[in-house]
Amino acid sequence: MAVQAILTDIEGTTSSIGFVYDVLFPYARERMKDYVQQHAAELNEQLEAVRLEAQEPEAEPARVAEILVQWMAEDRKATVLKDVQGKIWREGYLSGALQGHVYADAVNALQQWHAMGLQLYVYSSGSIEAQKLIFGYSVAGDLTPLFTGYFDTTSGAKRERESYQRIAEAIDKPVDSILFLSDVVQELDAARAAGMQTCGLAREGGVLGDHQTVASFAEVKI
Ligand SMILES: CSCCC(=O)C(=O)COP(=O)(O)O
Ligand SMILES: [Mg+2]
Repeated sequence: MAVQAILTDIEGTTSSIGFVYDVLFPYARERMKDYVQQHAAELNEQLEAVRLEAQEPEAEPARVAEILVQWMAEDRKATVLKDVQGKIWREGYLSGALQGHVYADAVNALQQWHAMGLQLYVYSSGSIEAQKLIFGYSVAGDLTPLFTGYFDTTSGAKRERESYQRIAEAIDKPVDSILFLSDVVQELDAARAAGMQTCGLAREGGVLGDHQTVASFAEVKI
């Protein structure tokens, strides 16, 4: 089936793992305590979600922040953690302290595919707000006009087949006309199990399982 839509991961695929782990995560970690305490009222829903998940119903905002920092150390992909991280990053992008890293080959290919009439979507563990920020305030300028839609863990975990089935339904195109790009073999396996086409990104070389694998977006075959 000809490709009609492309669904891409961010970390390790359009953007470097280093930017996420060495820039974004420390930025959020260093500001978590102050941010949660200063915005406790507007974060009421998120605080409750953390208390519920951590089974600490009485946790004060400072303790909730500690829990979130602990979850960051464990690299948990909890939706509420990603939500709060995105809000902290917003301040950094707006102030100019952060600029989203996107590989030049990814920028070029995304622009070409968009010009060809393909629909482009993002699927990341980062919140939809965080996805719009990394592409909206990117080193290549505002790339958000290229994308038709965004999916995060509210569609399900990235290693589960059902998440890709839900996303295909939302995209409303035949599942086998959607090409999923990722640097994680378990994500590619799950997307393929749902019926999507797959292409692995191995920027340091190598092969991701039995998936077609490339080192840059310039090599992705549509
Ligand atoms: C939206 S940039 C931040 C990415 C992030 O928080 C993360 O956990 C990486 O997730 P991905 O699914 O893009 O590997
Ligand atoms: Mg990734």
